[in-house]
Amino acid sequence: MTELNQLRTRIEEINFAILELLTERGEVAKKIGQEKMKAGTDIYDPQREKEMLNQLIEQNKGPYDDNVIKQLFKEIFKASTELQQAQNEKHLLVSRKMKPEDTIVSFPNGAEIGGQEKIFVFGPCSVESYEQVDAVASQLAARGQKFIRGGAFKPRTSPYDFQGLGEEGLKILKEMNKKYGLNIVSEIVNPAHFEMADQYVDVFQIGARNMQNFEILKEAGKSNKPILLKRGLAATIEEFIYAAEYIHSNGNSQIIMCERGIRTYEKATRNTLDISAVPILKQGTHLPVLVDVTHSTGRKDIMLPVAKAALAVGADGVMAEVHPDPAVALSDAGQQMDLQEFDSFFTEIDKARQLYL
Ligand SMILES: O=C(O)C(=O)C[C@]1(C(=O)O)C=C[C@@H](O)C=C1
Repeated sequence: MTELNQLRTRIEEINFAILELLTERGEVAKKIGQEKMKAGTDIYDPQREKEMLNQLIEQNKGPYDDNVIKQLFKEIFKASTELQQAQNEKHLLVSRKMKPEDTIVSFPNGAEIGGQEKIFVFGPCSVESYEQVDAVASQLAARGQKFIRGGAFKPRTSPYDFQGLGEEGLKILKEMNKKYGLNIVSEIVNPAHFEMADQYVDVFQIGARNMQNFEILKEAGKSNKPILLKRGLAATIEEFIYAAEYIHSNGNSQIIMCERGIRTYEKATRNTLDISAVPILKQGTHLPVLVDVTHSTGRKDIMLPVAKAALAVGADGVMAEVHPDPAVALSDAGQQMDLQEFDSFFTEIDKARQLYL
Protein backbone atom coordinates (compact mmCIF):
# COMPACT_ATOMS: atom_id res chain seq x y z
CA MET A 1 0.00 0.00 0.00
CA THR A 2 1.33 3.43 -0.88
CA GLU A 3 1.79 6.03 1.83
CA LEU A 4 -1.18 8.03 0.41
CA ASN A 5 -3.47 5.04 0.53
CA GLN A 6 -2.43 4.21 4.06
CA LEU A 7 -3.16 7.76 5.17
CA ARG A 8 -6.50 7.71 3.41
CA THR A 9 -7.45 4.48 5.12
CA ARG A 10 -6.54 6.07 8.45
CA ILE A 11 -8.66 9.17 7.63
CA GLU A 12 -11.62 6.91 6.87
CA GLU A 13 -11.19 5.14 10.20
CA ILE A 14 -11.13 8.50 11.93
CA ASN A 15 -14.30 9.54 10.02
CA PHE A 16 -16.09 6.49 11.38
CA ALA A 17 -14.83 7.18 14.88
CA ILE A 18 -16.08 10.79 14.63
CA LEU A 19 -19.39 9.57 13.23
CA GLU A 20 -19.76 7.14 16.10
CA LEU A 21 -19.06 9.91 18.59
CA LEU A 22 -21.46 12.27 16.80
CA THR A 23 -24.16 9.62 16.94
CA GLU A 24 -23.59 9.17 20.64
CA ARG A 25 -23.51 12.95 21.13
CA GLY A 26 -26.80 13.30 19.23
CA GLU A 27 -28.46 10.68 21.45
CA VAL A 28 -27.26 12.48 24.58
CA ALA A 29 -28.50 15.82 23.15
CA LYS A 30 -31.93 14.26 22.55
CA LYS A 31 -32.06 13.14 26.20
CA ILE A 32 -31.07 16.66 27.29
CA GLY A 33 -33.87 17.96 25.04
CA GLN A 34 -36.40 15.72 26.80
CA GLU A 35 -35.25 16.96 30.21
CA LYS A 36 -35.52 20.54 28.98
CA MET A 37 -39.06 19.94 27.75
CA LYS A 38 -40.06 18.53 31.15
CA ALA A 39 -38.48 21.53 32.87
CA GLY A 40 -39.95 23.96 30.33
CA THR A 41 -36.53 25.51 29.61
CA ASP A 42 -35.33 26.82 26.26
CA ILE A 43 -33.50 24.42 24.01
CA TYR A 44 -31.04 26.93 22.68
CA ASP A 45 -28.58 27.85 25.44
CA PRO A 46 -25.99 30.34 24.15
CA GLN A 47 -24.28 30.64 27.56
CA ARG A 48 -23.69 26.89 27.70
CA GLU A 49 -22.42 26.90 24.11
CA LYS A 50 -20.01 29.72 24.93
CA GLU A 51 -18.65 27.87 27.97
CA MET A 52 -18.10 24.72 25.92
CA LEU A 53 -16.38 26.67 23.14
CA ASN A 54 -14.03 28.26 25.70
CA GLN A 55 -13.18 24.83 27.13
CA LEU A 56 -12.47 23.52 23.63
CA ILE A 57 -10.27 26.45 22.67
CA GLU A 58 -8.28 25.99 25.88
CA GLN A 59 -7.65 22.35 24.93
CA ASN A 60 -6.94 23.05 21.26
CA LYS A 61 -3.38 22.06 20.37
CA GLY A 62 -3.79 22.66 16.63
CA PRO A 63 -3.28 22.13 13.73
CA TYR A 64 -6.71 23.69 13.30
CA ASP A 65 -7.02 27.33 14.16
CA ASP A 66 -9.20 28.27 17.20
CA ASN A 67 -11.72 29.88 14.86
CA VAL A 68 -12.00 26.74 12.77
CA ILE A 69 -12.63 24.65 15.89
CA LYS A 70 -15.24 27.17 16.98
CA GLN A 71 -17.03 27.04 13.63
CA LEU A 72 -17.04 23.24 13.55
CA PHE A 73 -18.47 22.95 17.04
CA LYS A 74 -21.00 25.70 16.45
CA GLU A 75 -22.31 23.58 13.57
CA ILE A 76 -22.53 20.60 15.90
CA PHE A 77 -24.43 22.65 18.51
CA LYS A 78 -26.79 23.91 15.83
CA ALA A 79 -27.45 20.37 14.61
CA SER A 80 -28.16 19.27 18.21
CA THR A 81 -30.54 22.16 18.76
CA GLU A 82 -32.45 21.22 15.60
CA LEU A 83 -32.53 17.59 16.66
CA GLN A 84 -33.92 18.54 20.06
CA GLN A 85 -36.52 20.86 18.55
CA ALA A 86 -37.71 18.28 16.01
CA GLN A 87 -37.97 15.66 18.74
CA ASN A 88 -39.88 17.92 21.12
CA GLU A 89 -42.24 19.07 18.37
CA LYS A 90 -43.01 15.46 17.61
CA HIS A 91 -44.32 15.15 21.12
CA LEU A 92 -46.65 18.14 20.94
CA LEU A 93 -50.27 17.06 21.21
CA VAL A 94 -51.26 19.49 18.44
CA SER A 95 -48.61 18.17 16.04
CA ARG A 96 -49.48 16.12 13.01
CA LYS A 97 -46.73 13.68 13.94
CA MET A 98 -48.71 12.91 17.08
CA LYS A 99 -52.05 12.68 15.24
CA PRO A 100 -51.82 12.35 11.45
CA GLU A 101 -55.55 12.80 10.72
CA ASP A 102 -57.19 16.24 10.59
CA THR A 103 -59.09 17.48 13.63
CA ILE A 104 -62.65 18.31 12.63
CA VAL A 105 -64.49 20.62 15.00
CA SER A 106 -68.17 19.67 14.91
CA PHE A 107 -71.23 21.59 16.10
CA PRO A 108 -74.70 20.42 17.14
CA ASN A 109 -76.28 22.17 14.13
CA GLY A 110 -74.26 19.99 11.77
CA ALA A 111 -71.61 22.59 10.98
CA GLU A 112 -67.97 21.52 10.84
CA ILE A 113 -64.68 23.40 10.77
CA GLY A 114 -61.76 21.54 9.25
CA GLY A 115 -63.95 19.03 7.42
CA GLN A 116 -64.58 18.57 3.71
CA GLU A 117 -66.21 21.97 3.20
CA LYS A 118 -64.52 25.31 3.68
CA ILE A 119 -66.50 27.63 5.97
CA PHE A 120 -66.95 31.34 6.66
CA VAL A 121 -67.20 33.27 9.89
CA PHE A 122 -68.67 36.71 9.27
CA GLY A 123 -70.12 39.32 11.57
CA PRO A 124 -69.60 42.74 13.07
CA CYS A 125 -66.43 43.67 14.91
CA SER A 126 -68.38 44.68 18.02
CA VAL A 127 -71.89 43.89 19.16
CA GLU A 128 -73.52 47.31 19.41
CA SER A 129 -77.27 46.61 19.47
CA TYR A 130 -79.82 43.88 18.75
CA GLU A 131 -80.84 45.59 15.51
CA GLN A 132 -77.26 45.94 14.29
CA VAL A 133 -76.44 42.26 14.87
CA ASP A 134 -79.81 41.10 13.55
CA ALA A 135 -79.28 43.01 10.30
CA VAL A 136 -76.10 40.98 9.68
CA ALA A 137 -77.35 37.68 11.12
CA SER A 138 -80.44 37.64 8.88
CA GLN A 139 -78.19 38.09 5.83
CA LEU A 140 -75.93 35.27 6.96
CA ALA A 141 -78.84 32.93 7.62
CA ALA A 142 -80.30 33.76 4.20
CA ARG A 143 -77.01 32.61 2.67
CA GLY A 144 -76.98 29.34 4.56
CA GLN A 145 -74.20 30.40 6.90
CA LYS A 146 -73.66 28.51 10.15
CA PHE A 147 -71.59 31.02 12.13
CA ILE A 148 -71.65 34.62 13.26
CA ARG A 149 -68.87 36.49 15.01
CA GLY A 150 -69.24 39.53 17.22
CA GLY A 151 -67.18 41.07 20.00
CA ALA A 152 -68.78 41.72 23.37
CA PHE A 153 -65.49 42.24 25.21
CA LYS A 154 -63.18 44.42 23.15
CA PRO A 155 -59.47 44.63 23.96
CA ARG A 156 -58.89 48.04 22.39
CA THR A 157 -55.58 49.80 21.86
CA SER A 158 -56.88 52.96 23.54
CA PRO A 159 -58.65 52.79 26.91
CA TYR A 160 -60.93 55.59 25.66
CA ASP A 161 -62.30 53.47 22.79
CA PHE A 162 -65.52 51.45 23.00
CA GLN A 163 -64.82 48.47 25.27
CA GLY A 164 -67.83 46.36 24.27
CA LEU A 165 -71.26 45.65 25.78
CA GLY A 166 -69.97 42.75 27.90
CA GLU A 167 -72.57 40.17 28.95
CA GLU A 168 -75.36 42.25 27.36
CA GLY A 169 -73.59 41.80 24.03
CA LEU A 170 -73.38 38.03 24.55
CA LYS A 171 -77.13 37.93 25.25
CA ILE A 172 -77.80 39.67 21.92
CA LEU A 173 -75.60 37.11 20.15
CA LYS A 174 -77.44 34.25 21.85
CA GLU A 175 -80.69 35.66 20.42
CA MET A 176 -79.18 35.20 16.95
CA ASN A 177 -78.41 31.60 17.79
CA LYS A 178 -82.02 31.04 18.83
CA LYS A 179 -83.51 32.92 15.90
CA TYR A 180 -81.27 31.72 13.05
CA GLY A 181 -79.43 28.70 14.46
CA LEU A 182 -76.08 30.43 13.94
CA ASN A 183 -73.11 29.30 16.03
CA ILE A 184 -71.80 32.20 18.08
CA VAL A 185 -68.10 33.08 17.95
CA SER A 186 -67.08 35.66 20.53
CA GLU A 187 -63.92 36.73 22.28
CA ILE A 188 -63.07 36.16 25.91
CA VAL A 189 -60.50 38.47 27.50
CA ASN A 190 -60.66 37.34 31.10
CA PRO A 191 -60.16 33.76 32.32
CA ALA A 192 -62.96 34.29 34.84
CA HIS A 193 -65.48 34.92 32.03
CA PHE A 194 -65.50 31.45 30.49
CA GLU A 195 -68.07 30.13 32.94
CA MET A 196 -70.45 33.06 32.49
CA ALA A 197 -70.04 33.14 28.69
CA ASP A 198 -70.56 29.40 28.28
CA GLN A 199 -74.36 29.79 28.18
CA TYR A 200 -74.18 32.22 25.24
CA VAL A 201 -71.19 31.27 23.11
CA ASP A 202 -70.45 28.26 20.85
CA VAL A 203 -66.82 29.11 20.05
CA PHE A 204 -64.61 31.05 22.42
CA GLN A 205 -62.23 33.29 20.56
CA ILE A 206 -58.86 34.16 22.05
CA GLY A 207 -57.72 37.33 20.36
CA ALA A 208 -54.30 38.22 19.01
CA ARG A 209 -53.48 40.35 22.03
CA ASN A 210 -54.11 37.43 24.37
CA MET A 211 -52.44 34.68 22.37
CA GLN A 212 -49.79 34.37 25.08
CA ASN A 213 -52.04 35.12 28.01
CA PHE A 214 -51.34 31.76 29.55
CA GLU A 215 -54.03 31.97 32.21
CA ILE A 216 -56.67 32.43 29.48
CA LEU A 217 -55.12 29.59 27.46
CA LYS A 218 -55.21 27.25 30.45
CA GLU A 219 -58.82 28.14 31.22
CA ALA A 220 -59.70 27.61 27.53
CA GLY A 221 -58.15 24.17 27.89
CA LYS A 222 -60.63 23.33 30.62
CA SER A 223 -63.64 24.42 28.53
CA ASN A 224 -65.64 21.88 26.54
CA LYS A 225 -66.37 24.39 23.76
CA PRO A 226 -64.16 24.89 20.68
CA ILE A 227 -61.53 27.63 20.88
CA LEU A 228 -60.66 29.92 18.01
CA LEU A 229 -57.09 31.00 18.65
CA LYS A 230 -55.79 34.03 16.78
CA ARG A 231 -52.11 34.48 16.07
CA GLY A 232 -50.43 37.18 18.17
CA LEU A 233 -49.39 40.44 16.53
CA ALA A 234 -45.71 39.57 16.80
CA ALA A 235 -45.88 35.84 17.42
CA THR A 236 -43.77 33.38 15.49
CA ILE A 237 -45.52 30.32 14.09
CA GLU A 238 -43.72 28.26 16.73
CA GLU A 239 -45.10 30.46 19.53
CA PHE A 240 -48.55 30.23 17.96
CA ILE A 241 -48.33 26.43 17.98
CA TYR A 242 -47.16 26.40 21.60
CA ALA A 243 -50.13 28.62 22.53
CA ALA A 244 -52.42 25.98 20.99
CA GLU A 245 -50.49 23.32 22.90
CA TYR A 246 -51.36 25.12 26.15
CA ILE A 247 -55.05 24.66 25.34
CA HIS A 248 -54.69 21.05 24.23
CA SER A 249 -52.48 20.02 27.14
CA ASN A 250 -55.08 21.41 29.53
CA GLY A 251 -57.70 19.10 28.08
CA ASN A 252 -59.36 20.76 25.09
CA SER A 253 -58.44 19.45 21.64
CA GLN A 254 -61.14 21.44 19.78
CA ILE A 255 -58.85 24.24 18.60
CA ILE A 256 -59.17 26.35 15.46
CA MET A 257 -56.10 28.37 14.47
CA CYS A 258 -56.56 31.77 12.86
CA GLU A 259 -53.88 33.63 10.91
CA ARG A 260 -54.73 37.33 11.10
CA GLY A 261 -51.56 39.02 9.94
CA ILE A 262 -48.47 40.04 11.83
CA ARG A 263 -46.81 43.37 12.45
CA THR A 264 -44.06 44.23 10.00
CA TYR A 265 -42.62 47.46 8.54
CA GLU A 266 -45.18 47.33 5.70
CA LYS A 267 -47.79 50.07 5.90
CA ALA A 268 -49.87 49.33 2.79
CA THR A 269 -51.95 46.89 4.80
CA ARG A 270 -53.02 47.01 8.45
CA ASN A 271 -50.93 43.91 9.17
CA THR A 272 -48.93 41.64 6.88
CA LEU A 273 -50.85 38.47 6.16
CA ASP A 274 -48.43 35.58 6.58
CA ILE A 275 -50.05 33.41 3.95
CA SER A 276 -47.28 30.82 4.27
CA ALA A 277 -48.33 30.24 7.88
CA VAL A 278 -51.42 28.45 6.55
CA PRO A 279 -49.69 25.49 4.86
CA ILE A 280 -47.05 25.44 7.60
CA LEU A 281 -49.76 25.09 10.26
CA LYS A 282 -51.65 22.54 8.18
CA GLN A 283 -48.49 20.46 7.73
CA GLY A 284 -47.20 20.79 11.27
CA THR A 285 -50.46 20.47 13.19
CA HIS A 286 -53.72 18.57 12.74
CA LEU A 287 -55.83 21.63 13.59
CA PRO A 288 -58.16 23.57 11.27
CA VAL A 289 -56.82 26.94 10.08
CA LEU A 290 -58.83 30.06 9.23
CA VAL A 291 -57.64 33.34 7.74
CA ASP A 292 -59.03 36.65 8.97
CA VAL A 293 -58.96 38.91 5.92
CA THR A 294 -60.26 41.97 7.78
CA HIS A 295 -57.54 42.34 10.40
CA SER A 296 -54.77 41.19 8.14
CA THR A 297 -55.47 43.56 5.26
CA GLY A 298 -57.55 46.31 6.87
CA ARG A 299 -58.56 47.06 3.27
CA LYS A 300 -61.87 46.19 1.70
CA ASP A 301 -60.46 46.64 -1.82
CA ILE A 302 -58.19 43.61 -1.53
CA MET A 303 -60.17 41.39 0.82
CA LEU A 304 -61.61 39.22 -1.93
CA PRO A 305 -58.35 38.22 -3.70
CA VAL A 306 -56.72 37.69 -0.31
CA ALA A 307 -59.62 35.49 0.82
CA LYS A 308 -59.31 33.47 -2.41
CA ALA A 309 -55.58 33.10 -1.79
CA ALA A 310 -56.31 31.83 1.72
CA LEU A 311 -58.59 29.10 0.37
CA ALA A 312 -56.07 28.27 -2.35
CA VAL A 313 -53.24 27.67 0.12
CA GLY A 314 -55.38 25.29 2.15
CA ALA A 315 -57.19 27.39 4.76
CA ASP A 316 -60.32 25.71 6.10
CA GLY A 317 -62.21 28.97 6.00
CA VAL A 318 -62.21 32.72 6.03
CA MET A 319 -63.22 35.30 8.64
CA ALA A 320 -64.31 38.82 7.76
CA GLU A 321 -66.17 41.66 9.41
CA VAL A 322 -69.55 42.88 8.24
CA HIS A 323 -71.56 45.79 9.68
CA PRO A 324 -74.91 47.21 8.51
CA ASP A 325 -73.53 50.76 8.71
CA PRO A 326 -69.73 50.73 9.02
CA ALA A 327 -69.48 54.53 9.00
CA VAL A 328 -71.05 54.68 12.47
CA ALA A 329 -69.47 51.46 13.80
CA LEU A 330 -68.09 51.78 17.31
CA SER A 331 -64.91 49.92 16.30
CA ASP A 332 -62.99 49.23 13.08
CA ALA A 333 -65.27 51.59 11.11
CA GLY A 334 -62.95 51.74 8.08
CA GLN A 335 -62.49 48.06 7.42
CA GLN A 336 -65.87 46.42 7.91
CA MET A 337 -67.91 45.62 4.81
CA ASP A 338 -71.40 47.05 4.53
CA LEU A 339 -74.20 44.71 3.47
CA GLN A 340 -73.92 45.59 -0.19
CA GLU A 341 -70.17 45.09 -0.22
CA PHE A 342 -70.68 41.86 1.67
CA ASP A 343 -73.18 40.68 -0.92
CA SER A 344 -70.64 40.93 -3.76
CA PHE A 345 -67.83 39.59 -1.59
CA PHE A 346 -69.94 36.61 -0.55
CA THR A 347 -71.07 35.78 -4.08
CA GLU A 348 -67.46 35.62 -5.25
CA ILE A 349 -65.88 33.87 -2.29
CA ASP A 350 -68.69 31.32 -2.22
CA LYS A 351 -67.94 30.52 -5.87
CA ALA A 352 -64.28 30.07 -4.94
CA ARG A 353 -65.30 27.86 -2.00
CA GLN A 354 -67.16 25.51 -4.33
CA LEU A 355 -63.99 24.89 -6.33
CA TYR A 356 -62.65 22.97 -3.35
CA LEU A 357 -65.65 20.71 -2.76
O1 LIG B 1 -26.20 21.39 27.04
C1 LIG B 1 -27.33 21.64 26.63
O2 LIG B 1 -28.12 22.33 27.26
C2 LIG B 1 -27.77 21.09 25.33
O3 LIG B 1 -28.93 21.20 25.01
C3 LIG B 1 -26.80 20.50 24.40
C4 LIG B 1 -26.31 21.49 23.38
C5 LIG B 1 -25.13 20.78 22.66
O4 LIG B 1 -25.32 20.27 21.59
O5 LIG B 1 -24.03 20.78 23.24
C6 LIG B 1 -27.38 21.82 22.43
C7 LIG B 1 -28.04 23.02 22.40
C8 LIG B 1 -27.76 24.09 23.36
O6 LIG B 1 -27.82 25.36 22.76
C9 LIG B 1 -26.50 23.90 24.07
C10 LIG B 1 -25.84 22.72 24.06
